[in-house]
Amino acid sequence: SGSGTVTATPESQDVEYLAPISIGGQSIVMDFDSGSSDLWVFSTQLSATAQKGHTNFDTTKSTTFKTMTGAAFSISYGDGSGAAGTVGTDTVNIGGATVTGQAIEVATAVSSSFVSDTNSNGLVGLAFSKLNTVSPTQQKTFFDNAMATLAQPVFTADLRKGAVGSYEFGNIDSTKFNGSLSWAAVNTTTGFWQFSNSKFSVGTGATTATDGTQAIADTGTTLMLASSAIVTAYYSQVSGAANDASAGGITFPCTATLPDLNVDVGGNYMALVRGDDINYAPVDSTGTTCFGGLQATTNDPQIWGDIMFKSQFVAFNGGNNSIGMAPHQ
Ligand SMILES: O=C(CCCl)NNC1=[NH+]CCN1
Repeated sequence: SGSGTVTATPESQDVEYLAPISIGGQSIVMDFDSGSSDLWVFSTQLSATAQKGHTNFDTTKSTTFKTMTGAAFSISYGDGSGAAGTVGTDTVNIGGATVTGQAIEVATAVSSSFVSDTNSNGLVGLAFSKLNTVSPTQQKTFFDNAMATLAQPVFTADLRKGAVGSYEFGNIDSTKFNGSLSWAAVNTTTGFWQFSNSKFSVGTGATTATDGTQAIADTGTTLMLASSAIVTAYYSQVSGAANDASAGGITFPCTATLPDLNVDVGGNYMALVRGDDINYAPVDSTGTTCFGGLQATTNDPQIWGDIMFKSQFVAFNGGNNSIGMAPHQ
């Protein structure tokens, strides 16, 4: 109801951005993921090993939790991680925006990368409900459930490099971005916040057309995974850049000057991704070689993750299925 704002805190190296939610009165820090559509949480039903170091939702301690008899979930993500378990409903409050009867996916199994990431205790899926994995009856996302009672059917991501930002539901805070938002149509057929990317330019260079690729805005992915056309053109302007098998992608000398990348969003807005944000992190403690925040993917759509969000304030409009962007304030 109304609106809600929560602080988005980056994990080390900005691997993901975490924010607190309340489930049945239990406060739990979660990873907000605009690239998936399940709200699942670490629970006391996991093995003791899996629970170690995490905040584990305890359904027996919530007076409002209701089991969804016969329901189950099983999800796997683009990076190969995954979770599975049972389902119930409970009241979820995110910064004041509240949904009663929200499907809560109670993990009974999680992959190792989730176990070892003790800062995160589950995911809040914010893509379209058609991607939700609950069976036999697919469930709605928090945003889908909240929309009707939010002041506006929107949520925004204000993610910052190495600093706290925010997720906001029901309101667009115009003090957080420069100028006005540029809006692009979202292609909802895939269930992602997906839009067209028709051209790009590197630094002050010429604009190059892409062959009609698309991209998704995915807060749950750390890097910006773009087409090889974009990635090749970009790193051709970075001296010492090369594919580095031992690092698992393109690296460059940490002293390299990184140009800005301009990518078209929806055909009428060139989103600037700052070169500084494309310097993701050193590959080792010597600080000599740095790993690129822009990496290639053969996936279509492209997966534009947190590296893009660090340069662009993003608004997701579920009322008219559009995505708005502007440079951060
Ligand atoms: O799974 C994806 C990619 C969708 Cl194409 N993003 N969301 C996410 N959550 C955890 C790891 N990655």
